[in-house]
Amino acid sequence: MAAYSVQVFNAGGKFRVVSTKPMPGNQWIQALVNAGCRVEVCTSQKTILSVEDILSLIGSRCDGVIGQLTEEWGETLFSALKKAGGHAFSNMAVGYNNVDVEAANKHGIAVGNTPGVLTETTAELAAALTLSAARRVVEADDFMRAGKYDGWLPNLFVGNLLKGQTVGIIGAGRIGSAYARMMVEGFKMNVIYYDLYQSKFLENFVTAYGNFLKSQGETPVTWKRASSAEEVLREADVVSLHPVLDKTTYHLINKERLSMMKKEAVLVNASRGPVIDEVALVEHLKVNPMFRVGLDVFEDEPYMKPGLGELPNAVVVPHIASASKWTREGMATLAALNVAGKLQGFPVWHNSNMVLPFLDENSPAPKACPSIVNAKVLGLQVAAPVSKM
Ligand SMILES: NC(=O)C1=CN([C@@H]2O[C@H](COP(=O)(O)OP(=O)(O)OC[C@H]3O[C@@H](n4cnc5c(N)ncnc54)[C@H](O)[C@@H]3O)[C@@H](O)[C@H]2O)C=CC1
Ligand SMILES: O=C(O)C(=O)CO
Repeated sequence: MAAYSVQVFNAGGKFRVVSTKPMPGNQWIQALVNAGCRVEVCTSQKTILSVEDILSLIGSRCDGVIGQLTEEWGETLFSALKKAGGHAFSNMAVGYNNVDVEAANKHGIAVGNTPGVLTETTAELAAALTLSAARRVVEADDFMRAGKYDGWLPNLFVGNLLKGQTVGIIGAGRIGSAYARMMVEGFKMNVIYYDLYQSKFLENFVTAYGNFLKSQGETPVTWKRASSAEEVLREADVVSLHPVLDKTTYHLINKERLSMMKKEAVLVNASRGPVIDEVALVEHLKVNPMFRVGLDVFEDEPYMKPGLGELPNAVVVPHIASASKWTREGMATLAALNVAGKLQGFPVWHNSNMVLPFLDENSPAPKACPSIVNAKVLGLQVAAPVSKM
């Protein structure tokens, strides 16, 4: 990107903050302007900016940057930002596997992310992918549009019933737990989950809902905490992946683990593509036509591994799980408030799972950074919870 194009807000602002992409809504821009920032938004048509592109945006003087999950934030960019006088960065995403946090620590750069605001939006898309795959919606849609429908048939696009079946979650954090609740409440599925940590909230919720169903004379739903990912894969009829992407989850779903799954199982991934060995997945889908997947993310995004796009038992969408208006505007606002808060010397918010106070346009945001992933290492102060008088 030679001469980069930018849109400037509050040109006279004392802090210079760059956003590598235009973002939804105006609340995020207003938050930065209110903090005294000159905001420069890159308007290049290039979808994914390179390190060189971003270096040219940072220039010789830059206090903070809002970046995207498609960008490689490591030693080169963090050293350049430090050299330009900056100390605040935020991903417009809750996942930050594209960020070398060690490099940020080395240069004293705060790394923000945007948890909480995208939990239900992402879980809902995972549920949509579950149903689309289980009931072969996309195949049937293609069939109709191709004019092939010439009347009802007993065996036309027969799929999987979800009610009473077992839904497996690998990574029962914010989004994984929200997805589990949706599948329990919506389809009365039984839950089996695997996570490094126990999800007492999820267990208690399913127990209580099961007791309610029992009181209504219905079959109660159940939960089970698995001791391994393999246990989930063997027992579940539907498996949805919601872990972070790190070295422990890279290719977590590989050829061996795919072979453990039921032949007619549904696998959903709305976490990160590299959690699945996609080459192994394509082979598995080819030899198991009753096995179905719903994918929002891909190992070599934006590309799919060869063959995946031609498979009728794969539903594929372009990383849209967090794409609701409220969520995307909220992600932009949280990212902006991370940067604005750091530049103003605000403490870090005490609970990054409770971000709603930052999103209310009708009241001033708390004087805190919503979520800084390396706050402890940088020795940043944490704001005490406001006592409810
Ligand atoms: N497709 C999309 O548009 C979106 C994707 N995501 C992805 O979803 C991920 C999860 O987001 P949240 O639920 O908010 O994060 P979270 O941190 O609340 O949950 C992640 C869970 O993964 C678990 N985990 C970590 N390593 C594991 C392992 N080896 N095996 C099993 N579980 C493991 C953690 O203990 C944690 O409970 C993000 O890191 C991001 O990569 C998030 C939002 C949107
Ligand atoms: O927040 C994330 O991690 C995303 O993938 C954005 O959709």
